[in-house]
Amino acid sequence: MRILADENMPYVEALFAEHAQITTKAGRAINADDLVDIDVLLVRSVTQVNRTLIAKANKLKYVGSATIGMDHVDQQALAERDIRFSNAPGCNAVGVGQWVAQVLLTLADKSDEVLKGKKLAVIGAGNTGTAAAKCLQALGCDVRLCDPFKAASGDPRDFVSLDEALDDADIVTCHVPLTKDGEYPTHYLLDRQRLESLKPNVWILNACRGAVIDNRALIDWAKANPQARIALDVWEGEPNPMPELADLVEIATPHIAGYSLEGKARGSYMLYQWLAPQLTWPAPNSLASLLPNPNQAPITCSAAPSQSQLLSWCERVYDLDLDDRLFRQKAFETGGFDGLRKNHQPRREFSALTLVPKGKFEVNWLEQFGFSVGR
Ligand SMILES: NC(=O)c1ccc[n+]([C@@H]2O[C@H](COP(=O)([O-])OP(=O)(O)OC[C@H]3O[C@@H](n4cnc5c(N)ncnc54)[C@H](O)[C@@H]3O)[C@@H](O)[C@H]2O)c1
Ligand SMILES: O=C(O)[C@H](O)[C@H](O)COP(=O)(O)O
Repeated sequence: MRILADENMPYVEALFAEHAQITTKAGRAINADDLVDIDVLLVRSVTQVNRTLIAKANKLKYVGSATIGMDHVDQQALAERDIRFSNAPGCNAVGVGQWVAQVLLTLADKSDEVLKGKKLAVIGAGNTGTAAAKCLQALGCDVRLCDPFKAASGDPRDFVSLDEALDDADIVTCHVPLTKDGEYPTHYLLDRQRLESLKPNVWILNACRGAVIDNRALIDWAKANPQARIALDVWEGEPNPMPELADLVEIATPHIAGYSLEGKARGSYMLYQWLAPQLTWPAPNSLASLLPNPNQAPITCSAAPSQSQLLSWCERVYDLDLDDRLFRQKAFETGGFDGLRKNHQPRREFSALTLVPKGKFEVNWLEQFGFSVGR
């Protein structure tokens, strides 16, 4: 049994080495010749899995992507060759939700604003949108969900239309897959016209796929609306984002919103869980056994934290500012964007930090936000 895996997929050795011979390669460089005699291909979002890639794949039976997004995989082409496919739905949703929360706390801190009560439009209420909504509801934001598919499927939550969501939003955060077909395509969902409909001082976040927002239109709109605030993790044309756009963006990161150690480990782990029964491999060890100890000293708190204190706790776990600084230094060098992703700082989820309350105050919201609470 031979596995070819993206070299940026952690824990592949730990999970699969007992059952297969493993070769790894940079995801963008994997080509048709590499797939000769390969039984299982494990990719991340940067490998285009299409007819050209699988043309010489004489033994390929399984393709797994350790990601939520699937826009890089031609599933029809795989099905025609009887090659089974799975992604890792939800694997890095917590990381994305926490990126959104920390971005908003950071923006609010810079301008001394309170997030509580702000109208937050979450576009796409699946795994990552729901994770973001959970964190921001914990902070008292007025969260509105827009997801026509969930609304039609009988999801009991309240939903609004896209126009209603955008109309009076103080903050818009995007969490949809990149799609070009169907009733509600998302390519350029925020186009020139929709951008024009937003409040001039709106905050816009994108942590799904770059082309969900027309980046050229965003540049023009941002110049015309200097009070607006923009934070982007994903960019049209990755790995070559538009430098002009980066200059207009207050927080810029290189497609790492979901890059917590837990999220990456979950992606690989979920692919093992998918393959194991099909290949009669044993159940995997626990996910926790793969992860290093977070080494975060618990924090004792005697009262509910202020917004800025909460941000300082987030920063103990994840240095968002470092990601933004490195992006501005390196993202436009040759290979810079991918290099930032490959060498990304080890980042844990907020649950790595335990809060120990002393005294009587409400702590459930801190748990909902993502921290561990010792009782
Ligand atoms: N930046 C990152 O690191 C990162 C990490 C994970 C996922 N992603 C991206 O985010 C996307 C969303 O991830 P997810 O886990 O939430 O996926 P998901 O499938 O759980 O949820 C996506 C939701 O979007 C909804 N949707 C689709 N079209 C829509 C439209 N036109 N308007 C409103 N809602 C619409 C779907 O009904 C679904 O509920 C992924 O497809 C991936 O592209 C990025
Ligand atoms: O779709 C996803 O899950 C994310 O966009 C994913 O984290 C992207 O990271 P990559 O696979 O490119 O390492």
